[in-house]
Amino acid sequence: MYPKPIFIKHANQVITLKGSSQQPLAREKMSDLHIIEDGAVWVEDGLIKATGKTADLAAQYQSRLEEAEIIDASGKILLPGLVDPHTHLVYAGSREEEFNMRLNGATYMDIMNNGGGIHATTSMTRKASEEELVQESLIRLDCFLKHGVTTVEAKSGYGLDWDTEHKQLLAAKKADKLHPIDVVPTFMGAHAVPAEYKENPDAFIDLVIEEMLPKVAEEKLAEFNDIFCERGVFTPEQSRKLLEAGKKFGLTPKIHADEIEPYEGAELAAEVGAISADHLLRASDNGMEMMAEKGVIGVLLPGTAFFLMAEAARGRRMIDKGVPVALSTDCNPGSSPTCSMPFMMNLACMHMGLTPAEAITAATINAAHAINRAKEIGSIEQGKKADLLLLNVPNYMQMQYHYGMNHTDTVIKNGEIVVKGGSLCCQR
Ligand SMILES: N=CN[C@@H](CCC(=O)O)C(=O)O
Ligand SMILES: [Zn+2]
Repeated sequence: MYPKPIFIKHANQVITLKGSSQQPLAREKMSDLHIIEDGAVWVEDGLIKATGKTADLAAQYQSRLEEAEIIDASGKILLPGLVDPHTHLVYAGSREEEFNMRLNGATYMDIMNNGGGIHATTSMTRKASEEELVQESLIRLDCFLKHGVTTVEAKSGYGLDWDTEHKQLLAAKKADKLHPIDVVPTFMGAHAVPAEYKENPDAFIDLVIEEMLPKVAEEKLAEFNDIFCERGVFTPEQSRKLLEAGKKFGLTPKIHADEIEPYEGAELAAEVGAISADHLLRASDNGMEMMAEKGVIGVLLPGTAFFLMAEAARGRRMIDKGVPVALSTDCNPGSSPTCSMPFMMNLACMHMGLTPAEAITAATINAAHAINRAKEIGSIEQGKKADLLLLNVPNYMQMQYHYGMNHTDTVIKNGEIVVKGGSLCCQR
């Protein structure tokens, strides 16, 4: 049962991004937002039924205006609900002491190689119950929703053994059911080499391939298969083996690539036909060109570089070379403990050279493509899910200009108002 229809009228700008559901936007197409000034949207049965100028839609629906909830969006802008295509949503505990260590000179990899980092979260996540993981995830999802995000991808990877990976994927599934945000699951059994396999990472890759992938597929627990391809974690050869094996189980490859050091991860993403390569702080020009040729989406995580105090990925160069770029928080307890997609968009403009228009494309339709959801979400078009974000700014440039702020006024998810006046108003 859906609530009554919603008529949003007089938005200063409706940022539609229409016509981009077939393939991700690249190069100058990333700047084409297809804006309707003084725009309106009619929402019904969870879907966008019509978009256009306020005067035209008001005339079209004149006989039904009384039955609708009317939102006067004067002075505001309407965007597709934001999409976060790379999160580590489901985990236990937090790691603020590592933040302090890094501020005192330790590096992310030093901490991980000394049993902290991903290993620390793995040990806390192994001890947590499924229900505890669900509850922690729901709190994070509330935070995402308040920042205008209506769909998130969520990876496992803090188990590194089957029981815990399974528990994480089940928790993601439950969180998806209990929360208005849609949660799209990714299996990331190869997120780090567990202490038990420190001397023999190849044997761990074999274990993931032979024992975990078949169960993930059989229980339909994930759509994507991801790996941390990084010097000191998994090699490109091990990554290729795992991603190719996942394809045989119907899992689409994703890859954490070239985050800390150049390691030909971008090249590998193109070779295995990954839907996205993520991070890419140290991706080579050749890797970018190969990604552009194969249409691999570059999922950039500006918060990670910011929080690790590293040089940002070369987003401007990627776009100029034809890589379709998306943005994400990378929400995780170690390298990016945030749920703010708007801040990621600010950082992408300031540290990666994206324009405000490109940042919007990257956080909506291209992000939807990166999780294979562009036919349903990511733009404001007739027939798509009514996932909408009303922002308290008069034009889209001000979203980036007033940086570090949450401009969310109203969020509509599946045709239902879930955030009003910046506060959650949904049941869960
Ligand atoms: N780099 C690998 N994985 C995560 C960080 C995980 C963690 O530190 O807990 C990332 O994408 O940044
Ligand atoms: Zn990640």
